[in-house]
Amino acid sequence: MGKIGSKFRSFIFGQTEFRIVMIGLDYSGKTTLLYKLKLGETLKTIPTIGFNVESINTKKGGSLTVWDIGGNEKIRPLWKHYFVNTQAIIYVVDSTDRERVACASEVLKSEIEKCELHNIPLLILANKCDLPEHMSKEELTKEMGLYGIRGNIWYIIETSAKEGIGLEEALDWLDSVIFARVSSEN
Ligand SMILES: Nc1nc2c(ncn2[C@@H]2O[C@H](COP(=O)(O)OP(=O)(O)OP(=O)(O)O)[C@@H](O)[C@H]2O)c(=O)[nH]1
Ligand SMILES: [Mg+2]
Repeated sequence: MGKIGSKFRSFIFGQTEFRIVMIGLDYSGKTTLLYKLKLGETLKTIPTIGFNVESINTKKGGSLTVWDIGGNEKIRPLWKHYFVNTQAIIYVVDSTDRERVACASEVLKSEIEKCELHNIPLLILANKCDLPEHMSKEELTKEMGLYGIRGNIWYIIETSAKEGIGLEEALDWLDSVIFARVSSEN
């Protein structure tokens, strides 16, 4: 959507800038995803201590301010400070990490409970799907017990931050879900 479309949406819905928080275990690929979305490039990353933040325009005229928060166990207790006024959460999972799939599930569910995130749309990215040993989204859904999540609108997409697979679908989903909520509130 071009400038006119964007202005039209802004006129109709008011807000067109949205806050998104991206969390997930360390090494799942959050920072790689952020910069692939922002720059279209695969950057070499180091573990994030703190956060990175970038503004990303969607095709439909929204502007998503995406906060990528470090996933190391020691800094996970800080995630809760970033959830204020968040319109959606992206939860990134390393779909090749079978050893930590239960941990990824537990961390997600406990964050939803502790921080009362039941109302917030949740996009799960089964990342690293370019690697042959990756779990499919169906397998990950089962292994993580995602059908047990109550309250949140959630959706899962297989992505590769490295190859850029699934990223357009991810932005489209966020755009549609957020605008649908904003328009229903107006
Ligand atoms: N093959 C492949 N490797 C990936 C992909 N996404 C990320 N990686 C690699 O996974 C490693 C971790 O990526 P990061 O983006 O730093 O992970 P992170 O989730 O930001 O980690 P923390 O900042 O510690 O929470 C890096 O070596 C990336 O190059 C992907 O889609 N495919
Ligand atoms: Mg990082």
